Amino acid sequence: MTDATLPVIDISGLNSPDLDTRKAVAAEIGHACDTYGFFYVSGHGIPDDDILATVDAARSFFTQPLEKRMEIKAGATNRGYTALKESEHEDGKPDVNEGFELGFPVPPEDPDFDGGNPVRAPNRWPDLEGFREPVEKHYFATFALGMTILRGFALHFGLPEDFFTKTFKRPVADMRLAHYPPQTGDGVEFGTFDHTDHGVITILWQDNNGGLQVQSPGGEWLPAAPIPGTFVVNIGDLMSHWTNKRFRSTLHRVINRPGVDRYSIPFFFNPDFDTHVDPADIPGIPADAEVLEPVTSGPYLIGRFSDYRHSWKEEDA
Ligand SMILES: O=C(O)CCC(=O)C(=O)O
Ligand SMILES: [Fe+2]
Repeated sequence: MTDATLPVIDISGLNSPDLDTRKAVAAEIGHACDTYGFFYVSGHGIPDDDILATVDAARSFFTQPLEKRMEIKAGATNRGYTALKESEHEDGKPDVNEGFELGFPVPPEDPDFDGGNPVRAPNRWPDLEGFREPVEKHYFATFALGMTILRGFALHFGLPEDFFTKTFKRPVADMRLAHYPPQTGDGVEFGTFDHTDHGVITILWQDNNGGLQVQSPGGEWLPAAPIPGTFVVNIGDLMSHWTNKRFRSTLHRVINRPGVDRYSIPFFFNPDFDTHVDPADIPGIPADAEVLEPVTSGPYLIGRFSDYRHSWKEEDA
């Protein structure tokens, strides 16, 4: 696998009224997920100008003084500002990036939030003119793109087209504006250390600076170079589980480059909190394969966040 071979899939056909056209795109997506766990999408219909307006909003947020950013510091919810080196991985290395995160809108009187559910909380917006509108617009545009891709997954497995999307009524779907400052240390600085994503899919917009690397099946780190007009989509652990490991959840990382401020916008697309994720529901498992146990989406994700995020470990956060 090289970045040249990570497929670029034009997904516009998934919106065709013709079932065969939709199935043809679904087959390409299925092949990419079986083989790489990563693919680029083109033909998504999200205008460049809207994306650039979101990146401008991100830049205006991150260039504020730290104390302004900290006014909306995220606690034990993925809402608001996450500071540099907030995440730490197994070998103790921090991630050198900062972020602003928002989720599917939840009103303050939502019973889940009242009940203390940490992944269902109201968004926290900065007091910054011109910020919310483009960011929220990008959130819903990317959300719609995710739903389209999930229809493709369902078609690939011969399931009703709404098999996955029907579990996205009050989803745990978080978008992050990420800022990677220029590398400062002598050695390699990880913007995001080697990891797999936790959820169903991640849809990533990245700027032109590069830095994202994907591990090949042979263990080599290969660049997933920016391609104008595309998003990078990758399979997370929950989707890999749901498909009884037929879809690959692939290791990836970001290496900060000297002298460069990098911006990216990952969208972590996960279903409703109580979604029953049962591999036995998805046809096509070979008769001799062991079928994995079902899991419940929300508790599974919370377990994964708590593994490495400092703020999720602070009792009073
Ligand atoms: O910023 C990127 O390019 C990727 C970030 C990433 O992999 C993540 O946040 O899970
Ligand atoms: Fe990731």
